[in-house]
Amino acid sequence: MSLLRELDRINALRPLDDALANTLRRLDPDTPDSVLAAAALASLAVAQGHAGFDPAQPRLLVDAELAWPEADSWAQALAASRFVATPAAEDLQAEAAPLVFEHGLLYLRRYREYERRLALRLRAIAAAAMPETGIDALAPLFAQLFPDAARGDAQARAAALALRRNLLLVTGGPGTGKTTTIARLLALRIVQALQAGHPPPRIALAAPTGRAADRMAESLRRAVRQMESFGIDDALAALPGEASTLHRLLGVIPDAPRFRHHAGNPLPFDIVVVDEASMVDLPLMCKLAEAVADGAQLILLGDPDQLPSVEAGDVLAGILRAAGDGNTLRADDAAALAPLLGAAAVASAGADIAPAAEAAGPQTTLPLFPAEPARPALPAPPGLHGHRAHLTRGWRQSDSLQLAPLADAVRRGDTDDTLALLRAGSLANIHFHDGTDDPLAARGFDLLAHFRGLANAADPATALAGANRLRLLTALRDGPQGARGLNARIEAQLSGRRIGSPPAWFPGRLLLITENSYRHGLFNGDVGLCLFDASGALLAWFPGGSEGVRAFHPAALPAHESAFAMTVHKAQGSEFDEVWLQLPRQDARVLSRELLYTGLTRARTALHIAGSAEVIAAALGRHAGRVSGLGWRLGE
Ligand SMILES: Nc1ncnc2c1ncn2[C@@H]1O[C@H](COP(=O)(O)OP(=O)(O)OP(=O)(O)O)[C@@H](O)[C@H]1O
Repeated sequence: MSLLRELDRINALRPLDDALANTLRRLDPDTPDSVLAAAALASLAVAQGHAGFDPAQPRLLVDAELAWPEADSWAQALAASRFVATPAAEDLQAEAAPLVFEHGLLYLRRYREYERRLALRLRAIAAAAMPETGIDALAPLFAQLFPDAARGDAQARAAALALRRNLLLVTGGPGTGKTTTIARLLALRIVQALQAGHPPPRIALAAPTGRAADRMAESLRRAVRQMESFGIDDALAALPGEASTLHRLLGVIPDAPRFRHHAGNPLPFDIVVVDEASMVDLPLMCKLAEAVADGAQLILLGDPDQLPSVEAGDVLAGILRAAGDGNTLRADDAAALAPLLGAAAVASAGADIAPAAEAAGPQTTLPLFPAEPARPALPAPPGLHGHRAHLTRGWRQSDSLQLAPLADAVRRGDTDDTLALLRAGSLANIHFHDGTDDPLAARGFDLLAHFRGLANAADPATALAGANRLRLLTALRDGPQGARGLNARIEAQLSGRRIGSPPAWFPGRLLLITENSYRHGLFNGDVGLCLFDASGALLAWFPGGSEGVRAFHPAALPAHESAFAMTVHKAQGSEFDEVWLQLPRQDARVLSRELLYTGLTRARTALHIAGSAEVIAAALGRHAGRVSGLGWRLGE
């Protein structure tokens, strides 16, 4: 049986994937079956979050014992097909073919182009020169902001690098001070401009979701308050008080795939800071990078251990592969930043990292002293080395929740450590419900009472604040431990209606918006709740607006579902005081260490993990990694 038929037989393909293969067959009935199957798989790959399909690892996509072609002959058949372009260089636009085969990956042409354009733009942003002057003059303020700079403080290194690197990656787990560091480095850049007699740089703060943007702005305002005694009021006044979603920043044009801002109409900002970069997919990151004005600085913040974006890409992981571990400085940066970082600059200047290519330069002139052996030109630093600072020290007050040791064991995929920590029960406010598969029947924990309480809140703002106090997170969408089934059961219990009847409107119903609606100002991932208004009308309330809450008639809402239970994927970018993380009874492919890590790091004050040791072990043994060529394109 042909591979395409076999894939159909096991229902591995979506109708869209099949349609692509069938179109190619119609256009050329002699197209080999292996090429048709690969085309369908390249389409499926995007739906599963990969940038392309790797014929050497087909089981990453379809985990089945099929008659998979041998990788080399499959690659040869692809390269020989008239439907597959094989560009001569990674920078070149591929000729007009529906598929591109490059560096071992088969791409849908559009995704190869996103990847190529993103890499080009990131390299251009990274190469742009920063103002060389004013670093010495910043030393007193820098010492105030980062008293531990000379002792290797990674936050200080991140801030100092922002004065040298036009593309900057600041990474770290929750509470490692990414936002605090951003506030301080932005203050430094503003002071630098003011000291040079320039206007302050125009700064944009953005995040992939509204909730993440709100959290970013909130953390930034707190970090600004901490700087109020430093005598830099002018600079603090120039810091933005709000953050927007990436879509809003780029300017959505209703019903068009293009944004208002792009390379031809760049963003009017000198510095663009993007939080939760791990959630940004390939097309969006490409459009963002292209919309950043020439010479403007792009700063990406993110936690590399979190789940990758739901849509195609794993962009942050690709960029970070090219950026190294973020613990070293390039030699030229170390020299320039020595007035700020002192001894730490020397200590963290990586021996393997050569000065910038422009500083070393190819030797085109005769050596001054011919007797001295000519030294070979130093190679350019690999990829984006020297553009990343990785923060590891946790700064959160952890009296109430002792998350760090568990998050670390999960991040490492260490099953023994993870289970030992969970079973010992000695981490403050972490509770392991071993083998519990029904969160609504858990002993000593009354989820329904919490949800019922929301309906009795004094006003919508109080109810919305209460809603963020506790959330039920699931690994899966479907199945008995999935968000959908649990929502149906919770709705039934709260509304008194039968399970399976259409969702009812009742006070206290939590809602999750599942599409972007610019008309309503409601976006995918926004959470609201139903409550009566003063006149007794049942309305759906969401945060925002001049009053702090906005009301909508339930019948007029964009696509939505109940939000008592939410998948970890949907909860990315949000935090809740208390989290109940419900794992499925049986292992499932979407379970991974990144999913567990993302789920448990949503908790601020208490965490409950429910599931079996076997399922936890299976999840820890799996990576949510994605196939992508971005790291390679950026010179990993
Ligand atoms: N250098 C520091 N000295 C003292 N407190 C700090 C420092 N850095 C961060 N903090 C504190 O640690 C907490 C977390 O910081 P911050 O919000 O900046 O972390 P984050 O990495 O942005 O977190 P998240 O992952 O939630 O976005 C805050 O209360 C902040 O005030």
